[in-house]
Amino acid sequence: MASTVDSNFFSSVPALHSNLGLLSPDQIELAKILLENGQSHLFQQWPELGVDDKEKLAFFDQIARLNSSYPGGLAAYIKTAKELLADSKVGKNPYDGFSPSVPSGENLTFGTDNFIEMEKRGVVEARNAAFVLVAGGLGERLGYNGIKVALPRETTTGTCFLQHYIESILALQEASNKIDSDGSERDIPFIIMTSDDTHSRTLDLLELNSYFGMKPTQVHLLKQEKVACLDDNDARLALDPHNKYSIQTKPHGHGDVHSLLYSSGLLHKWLEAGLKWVLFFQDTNGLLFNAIPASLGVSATKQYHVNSLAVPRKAKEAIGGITKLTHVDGRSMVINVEYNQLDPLLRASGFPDGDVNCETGFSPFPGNINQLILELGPYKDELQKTGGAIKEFVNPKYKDSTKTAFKSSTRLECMMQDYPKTLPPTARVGFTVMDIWLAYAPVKNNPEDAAKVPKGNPYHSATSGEMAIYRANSLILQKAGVKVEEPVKQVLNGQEVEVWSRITWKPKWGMIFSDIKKKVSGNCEVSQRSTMAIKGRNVFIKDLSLDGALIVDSIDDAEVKLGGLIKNNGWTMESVDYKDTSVPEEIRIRGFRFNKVEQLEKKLTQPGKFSVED
Ligand SMILES: O=c1ccn([C@@H]2O[C@H](COP(=O)(O)OP(=O)(O)O[C@H]3OC[C@@H](O)[C@H](O)[C@H]3O)[C@@H](O)[C@H]2O)c(=O)[nH]1
Ligand SMILES: [Mg+2]
Repeated sequence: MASTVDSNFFSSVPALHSNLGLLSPDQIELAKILLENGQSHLFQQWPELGVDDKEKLAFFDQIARLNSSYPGGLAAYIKTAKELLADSKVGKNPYDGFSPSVPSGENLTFGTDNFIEMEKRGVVEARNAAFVLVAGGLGERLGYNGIKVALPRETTTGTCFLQHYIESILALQEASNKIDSDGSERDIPFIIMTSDDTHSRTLDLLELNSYFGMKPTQVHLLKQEKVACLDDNDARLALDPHNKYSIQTKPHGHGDVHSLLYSSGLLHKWLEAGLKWVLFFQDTNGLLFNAIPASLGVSATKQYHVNSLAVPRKAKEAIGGITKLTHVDGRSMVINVEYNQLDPLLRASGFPDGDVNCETGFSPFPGNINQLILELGPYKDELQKTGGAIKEFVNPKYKDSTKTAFKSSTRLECMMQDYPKTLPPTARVGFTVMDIWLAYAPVKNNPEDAAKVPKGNPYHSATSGEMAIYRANSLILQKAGVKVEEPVKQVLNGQEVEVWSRITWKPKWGMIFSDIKKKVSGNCEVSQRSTMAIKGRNVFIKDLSLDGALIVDSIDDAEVKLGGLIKNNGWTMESVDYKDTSVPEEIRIRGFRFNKVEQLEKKLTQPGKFSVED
């Protein structure tokens, strides 16, 4: 029962006052927080005690969740919201006082001695790392109905992104454990941040596939909660238009990963276990693991507390620009400026043309691919201070120029790459730039929008994402000495792409360039119309001439040599229109499918030495 003090406190809100008898002491505390923070409107339509009581309690369940899942609780959320909304109303530039310039970072070119060294160093470090995939986003721009990590990374083998990520981590784990001489086997932890939109489907995908070979104990799912929507500049929480006992909520952004990791207790556990690195990555970059070993090597060599992976960026491309920001007071930081903010920031600070390419044909600002490598110790220390809270922003769509009303409710958001914003100037914050063909090909845009991307800019579609895998693998094999025929140009779903030989391999076949080079020898050639899928570990390519389709699957104890002339009718590519709903969604968004006319397929399930020739 409410005490007299409480009664007095609540008497100004009669609709709530008359319901106090329903509430537990904890719920009364929450009600107080709401009233103290200007939220009495939430109770305006509440009927007297005895009516809708179950719904009223459900309302407080939601309030309790919103309060506990945000660092500092709802009071902090509302306070920050008021401040940010006031700034937004007066048009305050979030970069006020800062001037942008082009930062300098590490440049890595695939195949150079330095690159090969960095890769080897990265493999050594891999067993000291934990991997964190942020996969709570809906992928609204892609519009795919399922979860994005379940999409095939490529359709030659049909391996989905999640499987590829897990197999890559396992391959790194094995290689790294082998190098370390202390004999202990370490399992690399793999964390997936989900949300209500993705959680159960991510868990189902893992369970239906036995975690793709990873130990279930190695995988942790952390679910992010949505945050309360805001109706006006006073940060009044928005009620669901269809349910007066429910607050409208929206995603808070990938920045939640830091507070979730902090509150999970995992960071402490990892430190105790001797881990040193945390690697963050996003849901659909099929090339990412080409870049991981070398960039981890850079982090270790340069002793970076923060290392962001970057690629050359085309002006106006929807990827953030890594920027050096120098404040009038002298302090400076190297930080991502998000793609929608780069152009206005540049225009406001002495770059009248804004976000444009320079003489290289690229933006002078490296493009952030949001793959961050953090050193665990300093990371944990910092989170201890901040509780994992990340600098937030608000992006309300106003009804008119008075900026007093919103078109629809808004909310605070945060981004994981804003983590360095609170770091002291002594922190070693760097970035590593790699080739686009090697490191970045996300699947973010639906076919219609991709076809409208300005010529020369990347499409970031399912079509370009898959073609990028074949191009990267072809280029890597070319650099290893294989004559892979040049690509042809083709228009698929309205996008002109280069179609290279459809070459794929399992991560355990070759994680780093020096390993791949050991698997290839003699005079090898692969024609453009060919398909080659290597699914075994000990598969060696020697004096192979491939003109057709070749699929090889073998157990680890089978050593397989591929050689001689292998020629067959192969797999042809057929165009598919993305509007053709008779074709499964994950295929039609690519604009093509394979017609498997003829192939040489070998499956080796017994130990021994084998030779595959036609
Ligand atoms: O609330 C969220 C939102 C997003 N995410 C995840 O965060 C990742 C990135 O989300 P989006 O694809 O929407 O990100 P964007 O394309 O808008 O920009 C992001 O990637 C490209 C970089 O250059 C940008 O700097 C970065 O913000 C995805 O893996 C998504 O699942 C969450 O886990 N939770
Ligand atoms: Mg987004």
